Amino acid sequence: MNHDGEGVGRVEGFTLFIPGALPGEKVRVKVLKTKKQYGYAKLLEVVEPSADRVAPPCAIYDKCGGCQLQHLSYAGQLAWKRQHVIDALERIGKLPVAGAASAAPREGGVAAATGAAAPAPDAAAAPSTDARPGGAPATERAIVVRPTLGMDEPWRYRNKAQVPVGVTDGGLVGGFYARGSHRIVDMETCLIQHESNDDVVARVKSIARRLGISAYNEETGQGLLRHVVVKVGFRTGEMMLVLVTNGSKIPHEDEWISAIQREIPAVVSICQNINTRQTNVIFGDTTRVLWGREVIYDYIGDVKFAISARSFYQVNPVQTEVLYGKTVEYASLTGQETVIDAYCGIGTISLFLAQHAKRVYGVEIVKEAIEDARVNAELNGMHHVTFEVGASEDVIPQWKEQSIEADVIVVDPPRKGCDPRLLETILEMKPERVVYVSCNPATLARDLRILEDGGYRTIEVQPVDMFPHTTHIENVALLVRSDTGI
Ligand SMILES: C[S@@+](CC[C@H](N)C(=O)[O-])C[C@H]1O[C@@H](n2cnc3c(N)ncnc32)[C@H](O)[C@@H]1O
Repeated sequence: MNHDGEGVGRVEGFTLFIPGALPGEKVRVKVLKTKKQYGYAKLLEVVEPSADRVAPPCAIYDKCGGCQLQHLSYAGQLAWKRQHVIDALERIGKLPVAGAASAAPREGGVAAATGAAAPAPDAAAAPSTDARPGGAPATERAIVVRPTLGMDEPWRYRNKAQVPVGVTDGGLVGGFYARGSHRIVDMETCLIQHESNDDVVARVKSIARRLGISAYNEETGQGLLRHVVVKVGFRTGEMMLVLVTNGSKIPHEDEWISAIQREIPAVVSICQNINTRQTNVIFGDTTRVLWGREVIYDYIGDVKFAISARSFYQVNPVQTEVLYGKTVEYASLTGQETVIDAYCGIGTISLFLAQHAKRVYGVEIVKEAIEDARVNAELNGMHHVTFEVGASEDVIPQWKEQSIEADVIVVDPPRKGCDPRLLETILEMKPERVVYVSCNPATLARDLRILEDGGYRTIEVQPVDMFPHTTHIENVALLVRSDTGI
């Protein structure tokens, strides 16, 4: 499978990409398009299925673009994600990865840690160039890639729904864009969405139909309701509803509010976001509270967060706790350390780390995110955390000039990875540990190579499944300065 989750098959040596086909399967396909070296094909029939093939539980899986891996067992997904990381480390980073046995979980791994089925053995996956018979590590320096930490219950994990609204012959619909198009298909339920979000979306659509609210038409730019956005705090149960509208006036506004209050008591905040631009960007610049609070609250671990209509918050809170827990474990804090959190967003990792550190500095490029981070620090009474707006590659060198010394630097960059100037600064600041949180194995592998060449050693990489049934892969990697002797 390639990184998009498409099966990669061969016909007499010619490569075909086949969405829906799994490794090890024999399939009958229709070739749709060919290039010189490869082509694309449509799956017609699975002649010999993989042992990992399962029936996708979602009725609209083949139409909706949201999930890509529902036809692969969950254990198979976790194994594929881990192998993908190993491949990136080896091929892009040219980094040695420990063989099967040495990469086995030290503390019980996926099965013990999450209750999910253990991933397929490495032997079943693409061979690692460093694997040795018997599973011995290739070299002493080989990186341990741990089994992907999956979910006990890998469904209904999303705390946020963003549902586009449109119009068909049958009236107002809200659901998802049909694969590869901008046609909105009505949807009753989404199996990776929290049930309460599904419920609120369904009720909002029905209230809108009852009140005769018009749906936005992307082509003409006419119609009012564009998106229904719903957020739920998994721990608090509090819900926020945001109506994204093409214009400021909502007809029957009072009736809307009383219907929602009556039908969905968990909603403590109803907001309107106004977006009159003809764009597929969901939100406009203006948000106002129609009723209730400006924020809902939720917890990750013991840290409390205020979530506003526009603030970024991780969408899978259960796995976020796992990811951040691993980040704290790798940071190995005793309470005496100074930690820098680069690309800190609303300060979630910073505040998590701050529970165990003497001082934390967070830096993030989006001003509003830093405002949220400061509110959240205050909310948790954490006065030893400093947040600054700016590019990590500009701000951290300034901190260095101010003689701020970090024992640990945590980075959590966007998909494109760390800016080279930041990596240079890390090498100059020489923290004992670097903890790299990544949503892109390719740029992770590239950056680990740079840090290794500059005097760091990657000890371990832990894939965490933040988005079951999709091809997204999150990792946290631990690097230590080579001269520490760890
Ligand atoms: C993957 S998110 C991580 C957010 C946060 N650590 C979390 O766990 O929620 C990456 C963040 O980096 C920010 N960002 C992008 N480029 C940046 C830069 N050059 N310097 C600082 N922050 C940046 C983005 O706005 C985004 O909030």
